[in-house]
Amino acid sequence: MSSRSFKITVPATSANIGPGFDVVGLSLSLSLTLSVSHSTQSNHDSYVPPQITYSGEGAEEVPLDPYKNLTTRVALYVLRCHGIRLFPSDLVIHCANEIPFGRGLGSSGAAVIAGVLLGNELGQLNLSTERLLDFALMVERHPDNVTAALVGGFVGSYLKELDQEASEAASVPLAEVLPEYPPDAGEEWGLNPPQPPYGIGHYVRFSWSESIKAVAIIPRFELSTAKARGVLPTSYSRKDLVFNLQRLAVLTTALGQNPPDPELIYEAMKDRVHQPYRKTLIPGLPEVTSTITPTTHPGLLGICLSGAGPTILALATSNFESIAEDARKIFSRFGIEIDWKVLDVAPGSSVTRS
Ligand SMILES: Nc1ncnc2c1ncn2[C@@H]1O[C@H](COP(=O)(O)OP(=O)(O)OP(=O)(O)O)[C@@H](O)[C@H]1O
Ligand SMILES: N[C@@H](CCO)C(=O)O
Repeated sequence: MSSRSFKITVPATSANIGPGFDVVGLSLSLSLTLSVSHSTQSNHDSYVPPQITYSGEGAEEVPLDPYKNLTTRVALYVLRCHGIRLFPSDLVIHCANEIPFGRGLGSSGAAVIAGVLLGNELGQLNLSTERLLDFALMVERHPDNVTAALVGGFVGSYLKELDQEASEAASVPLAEVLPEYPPDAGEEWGLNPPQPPYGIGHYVRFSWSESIKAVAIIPRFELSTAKARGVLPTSYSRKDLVFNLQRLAVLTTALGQNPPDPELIYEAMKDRVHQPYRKTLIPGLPEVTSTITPTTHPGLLGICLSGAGPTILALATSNFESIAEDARKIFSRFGIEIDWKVLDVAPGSSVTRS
């Protein structure tokens, strides 16, 4: 029996980097890897349903049913949008995951990008990077994590304003984009999934100084992005918006300069749009970000919440251990245990065929 196999690798990401809420993302050197094989024969009488196995982060909680698992549901959505209703026969997927769930390191963004790439590869669809991003943005509606996970590096993105028809298509409830259950035997399944409008997301990659590493200080509890978005206000003062815009404009260039300037970057990584509201969900957050500074910890450039949290991201050129261990001491006063890792900026997603 003939078969195909390939491997998909998607990096972790940190979104926001302080003032860039829903705008900037950084790919990091932890990854989600899918090792995939399937039969190339399409004899429906001997159809063997998909089998998923998992190892690493999230292995105990992730659903292995392909109609419930986020990655395979996204893949099936991409396939159905191209007239392919079933996974290929004998599909076997092993996921090896280094990205902790619900910690602000882009685990869901990575799962969505892995799903889009899986659908593209299984259907041999040859979708462009821009089109892959359209599909990802139908599922994860803020572009910062998914764009950085797909293309890699330090990336800024925006969503295009869509005309009325396109914005209706893009605002279809996720349950319709990604139904959870397979059709009953013999039943046709929703023949018209909502197609993503073209060109939803646009991005640019900024320079990144190679001397900068990311210290991820990871509290041992999960915080779902939905909950962390739920505490944010729906409107902001002009003063707070200008505060963030001024800093973001400086930050996107400052992190590419050599040598990076800690005085410029520390202030440019402050935020008034999401962090002040999320401190209620992350005890110790303001204490860590205000106590660890370039003066107390030479080598530190800036410190912020990673994505929706609870991970703290410290950008630094040296002194990584003392930054992380001092953050540990502060968090422990609030009864929170942490793990920490020193990460590099990673390349974007890749697909390797064997
Ligand atoms: N590899 C994966 N496979 C399947 N589902 C996953 C995978 N990774 C994450 N998920 C799903 O995404 C959820 C976490 O998403 P959530 O958006 O809350 O956090 P996050 O993406 O880790 O953080 P952030 O968006 O702040 O960076 C998990 O609880 C799980 O349901
Ligand atoms: N920009 C998003 C990233 C989390 O996925 C947020 O902070 O809610």
